Amino acid sequence: MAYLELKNVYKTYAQDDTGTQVLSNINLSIEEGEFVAIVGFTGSGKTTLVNLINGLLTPTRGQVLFKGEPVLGTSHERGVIFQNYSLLPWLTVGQNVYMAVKEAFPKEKKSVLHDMVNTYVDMVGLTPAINKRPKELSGGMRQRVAVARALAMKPEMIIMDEPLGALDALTRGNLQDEILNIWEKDKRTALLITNDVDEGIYMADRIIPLRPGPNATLGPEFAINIERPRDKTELNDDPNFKTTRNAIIEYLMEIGNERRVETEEAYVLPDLSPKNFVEQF
Ligand SMILES: Nc1ncnc2c1ncn2[C@@H]1O[C@H](COP(=O)(O)OP(=O)(O)OP(=O)(O)O)[C@@H](O)[C@H]1O
Repeated sequence: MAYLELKNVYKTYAQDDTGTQVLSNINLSIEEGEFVAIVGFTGSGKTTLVNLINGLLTPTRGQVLFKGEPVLGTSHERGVIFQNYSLLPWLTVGQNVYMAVKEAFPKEKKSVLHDMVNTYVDMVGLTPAINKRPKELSGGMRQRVAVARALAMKPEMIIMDEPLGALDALTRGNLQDEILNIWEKDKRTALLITNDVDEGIYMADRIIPLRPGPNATLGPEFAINIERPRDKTELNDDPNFKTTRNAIIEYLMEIGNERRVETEEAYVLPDLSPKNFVEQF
């Protein structure tokens, strides 16, 4: 039995019969302990897919199963790190993380919860800012709090919706490593949604492209057969990395071009000119 399974999933945001079908015939199967990355174009339906898996949305057709059971709502077992950090503005960094661990572990002693907060805030390098409120932090720092908050709840499955996009290269690299450490050490299952192919190759066991929408569907998967732990600096010289990267980018460019042709065909501008128009050139 797959750990997470999507079977023939369709999603339409329908106000009426003309609603656009965002996702179409999505089939995905992730085994326990796997790290899977989905790469997709902007607006293709990545967040919709995350929300279906998280239980914030229900499919129009098809099934989302977690450990064999239908997903009927959100659960602490599946922790999401969203693209847009949503911190409570009146709470400090420490209090934001504390709220989350208290909710995830209601029976745990206060001192244990405090230790958890300190560990995860330290992990994202924010100990000096632990008493600051979100308005006193940069965007990147807020995103790091959101990462700490999600990981501190120790979800069995970590779902990441482009969580590191707004960060500088150094912070991004450090957090990629921290997420990988936690995934490996605590034997979690992870799904990363990203538009960065290199990030996907560095982190995942498999990369699956999400074809552009409407009617976005998953493309063929690319297995990443590069031994772990992976070294970013050595990766660029790894022939396996180069071949995999080229194959994925080639595929993405191909489907991107297909989309451009479709778009060009779809919009034909009317042949108009204003009344009494005099050509001057
Ligand atoms: N609640 C909603 N109601 C109607 N349409 C929606 C809703 N949410 C998303 N959409 C539409 O669904 C499509 C996919 O949106 P989604 O946010 O899932 O894409 P995405 O790949 O995450 O985008 P981005 O890369 O910009 O974050 C878009 O065309 C969007 O306008």
